[in-house]
Amino acid sequence: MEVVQVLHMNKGAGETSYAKNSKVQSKIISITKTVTEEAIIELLCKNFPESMGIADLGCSSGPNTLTVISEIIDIIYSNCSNLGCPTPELRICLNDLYSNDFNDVFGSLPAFYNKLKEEKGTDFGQCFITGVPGSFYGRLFPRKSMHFVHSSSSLHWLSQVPPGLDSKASTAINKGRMYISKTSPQSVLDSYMLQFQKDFSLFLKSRSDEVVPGGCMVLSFTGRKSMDPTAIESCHQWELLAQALMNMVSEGLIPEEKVDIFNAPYYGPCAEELELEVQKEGSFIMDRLEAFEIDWDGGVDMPNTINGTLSSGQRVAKTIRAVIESMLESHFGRDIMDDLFQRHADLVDKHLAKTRTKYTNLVIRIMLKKLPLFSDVFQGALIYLICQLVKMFLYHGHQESTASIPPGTGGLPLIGETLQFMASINSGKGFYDFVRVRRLRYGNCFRTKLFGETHVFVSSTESAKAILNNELGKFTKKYIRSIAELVGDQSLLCASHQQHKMIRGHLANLFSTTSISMFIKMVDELMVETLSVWEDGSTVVILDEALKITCKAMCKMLMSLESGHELEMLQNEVAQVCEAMLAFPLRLPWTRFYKGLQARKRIISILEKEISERRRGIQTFREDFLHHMLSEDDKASSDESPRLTDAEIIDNILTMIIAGQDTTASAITWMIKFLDENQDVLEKLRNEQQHLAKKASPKSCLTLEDLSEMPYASKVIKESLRMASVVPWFPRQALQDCEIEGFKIKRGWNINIDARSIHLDPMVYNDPNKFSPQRFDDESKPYRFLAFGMGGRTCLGMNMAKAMMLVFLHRLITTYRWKVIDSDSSIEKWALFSKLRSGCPVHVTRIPNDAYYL
Ligand code: HEM
Repeated sequence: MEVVQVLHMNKGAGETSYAKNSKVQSKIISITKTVTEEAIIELLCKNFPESMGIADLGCSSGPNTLTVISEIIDIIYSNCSNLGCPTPELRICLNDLYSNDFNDVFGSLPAFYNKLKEEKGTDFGQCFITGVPGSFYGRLFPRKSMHFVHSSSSLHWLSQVPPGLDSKASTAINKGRMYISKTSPQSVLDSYMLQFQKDFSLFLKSRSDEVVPGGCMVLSFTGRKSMDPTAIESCHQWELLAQALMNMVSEGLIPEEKVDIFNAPYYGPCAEELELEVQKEGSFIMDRLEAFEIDWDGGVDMPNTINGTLSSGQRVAKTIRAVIESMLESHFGRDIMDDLFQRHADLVDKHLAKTRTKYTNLVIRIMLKKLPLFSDVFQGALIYLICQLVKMFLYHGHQESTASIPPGTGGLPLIGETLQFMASINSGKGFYDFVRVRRLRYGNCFRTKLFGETHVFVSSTESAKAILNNELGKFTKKYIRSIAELVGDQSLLCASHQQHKMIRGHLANLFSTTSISMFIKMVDELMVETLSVWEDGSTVVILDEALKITCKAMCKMLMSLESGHELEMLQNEVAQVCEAMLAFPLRLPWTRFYKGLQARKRIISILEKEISERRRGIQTFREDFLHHMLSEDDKASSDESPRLTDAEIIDNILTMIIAGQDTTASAITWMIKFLDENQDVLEKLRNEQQHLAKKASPKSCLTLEDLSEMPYASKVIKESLRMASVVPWFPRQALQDCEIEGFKIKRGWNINIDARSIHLDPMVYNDPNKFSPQRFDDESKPYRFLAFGMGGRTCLGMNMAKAMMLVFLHRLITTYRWKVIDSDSSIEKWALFSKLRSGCPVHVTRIPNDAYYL
């Protein structure tokens, strides 16, 4: 069977036509619209092309074909209007196999052009629509001519039936089945998998030549959640059809051999396979991978000339028939088609009645971005090397067979899934994407291998409670090696259980109400000073400004460091340490990790010098945390707990700078972005803050009492922290064998509580992606809100962080109005804490007459 010749959707407008039976595919297109919009807006904002190449691969014929391009044109038109720029010239290429009904497509173009003119007027740029027949598993367009490539419901079709399984093969090895099934021999699975790898990499390679650097692809197709290609979710639709054929064989209507040698040119990949192929090919970055279930019942209004309403099974069968009839017909002949699909419909009905479920399939949607030019050469080479390694070991890292340990894969020998982990860190979605993809596949508890160690991720409030409470002392905190080395082994973050108790006792004394009150005054002064130099009408980057303030505040509170040069130096060194936190722990001079270690050394010498000068009485008295840690008569030492050593003091000062400045600055940045996106919340907040500002005397500093009169602002902060999950996971280590979520956890394994998934779980929070501070009107139940952790390791600086955020909000809102000018939500690469890559630039306008304080 030559797929190129026989695969096409049912032509015309008859009852079994694709035009009349493609509601499901239309639904998939509409679900993908938001991502298409996001991709196009980014293209327009970052790289405004005069002439824009757009391709729709596997466009088919019928109403969906022009829906896709009409949506794309709408997005471009409305965004160009918003940006005040002319629409680019559009070169739209509609692609499908040669046998597609292009006549039908072209026939509908005049009406389409007329509608375009009517709706968009004459100022809409030129739009050239062409048909490009051919297989997308090969080159279709000139080099670097495409900016945006779209494909929906097509890429699950392979370029051919895997060799050895097609009708030319000498023996039939997948007898009585037409796709992978539980009872298929391993060679069938291997053949399908290899064909998919070959095809998908060829697809990527071809697009890599055609798509401009920085261009983007949004692709959706059916796939599966499970790593196992024989999982029922991915095979059931083919099995029912094979069963219908076998029923006909048993009645002598078709020869058995005909069924035995028929195999579908189809493969529904899982997320991991896709990710791996993208990494192997190396020209694109997987910016997004999502999956959703789609019901194959096309709805009650599907065409039916026979009479009466159609059963669900009949509607499913019609939807499937419109897609695959051409292939079946070329092999089995036209005569049996009605009978076959009637039997298929009956089997689907029986299946639905038995399982009491819907007939669903998993649709995977990915957004791939072409690397920019520099990376094309450099990163591509690097990724190629890595991928050769991956290729060598692919599928050697097999699933462990013990059923009771958490699902997941050990990945490659030694390095496990470290490469995929690093690739996520290097993408705009941040390392959390690594977790998200696996959670999608394995559920609330999964296992992986990173940096040579087993890691389990859990994401339910029950597990969070059991682990964070740690009543039975089964868990201890443990960071990955790179983090542990950078913060130091005496740091509160890495200390052993006993040592942690002692150090935390010392440090907790420092965070008294008196020091928080002093801290609020100091942050307020810094904030007022910072705002006073912003120019009216200028653009400021919130992350940069927040970092300056939080760093100054932390350094002043910890060690009275105020001088511009020293402070700036320290800030740079701390930034380098933070950047190295997730790097591969290689000590070679050019590596990020090595640079981080060097920066740590320099910070240590600054602190050692400071401690030595204080000890020798060279410096004047300074009321700061360092002073209290050095003094003999602090509360902890009078309680006869041992004093902190210099190494403990140094590691923990560094820990507090890292734990306090980046986190708080990132949280502030997200908060400003969320507020800008939710003007109703901002308005309510503005009322609260202005009310407070009117009460206070101008020029006076904010106090702890003032902050307690900001209930709505406190909820805004909480909601921002929930949505942003600045610290997305909390690492622990199992000290003994135990059980979590019904899975066995072995002693020594790393257990990570996935706070971000809990924060965005619809079972925990209603409409979790909506920014809604009022959801905290009722005290949230324990272990649902984990922004500052819980239990014995709860954030020590929680009140300081909240204070900094409240002061920032109050001063900003009462002094300026702002508009975010880059809505990009990408996350900073290599950052331990979720940080907006754009830094959130805003255009600020001073509120007239300095109404409140300044
Ligand atoms: C919005 C800002 C902040 C967020 C979201 C945040 C979040 C967290 C979280 C989630 C933990 C617990 C991690 C775990 O259990 O594994 C933690 C621990 C910690 N945080 Fe914060 N933090 C913030 C600001 C601060 C500030 C300003 C300080 C100031 C000193 C600070 C100091 C610490 C320390 C010392 C720990 C370790 C506690 C321990 O292990 O006993 N944090 N933070």
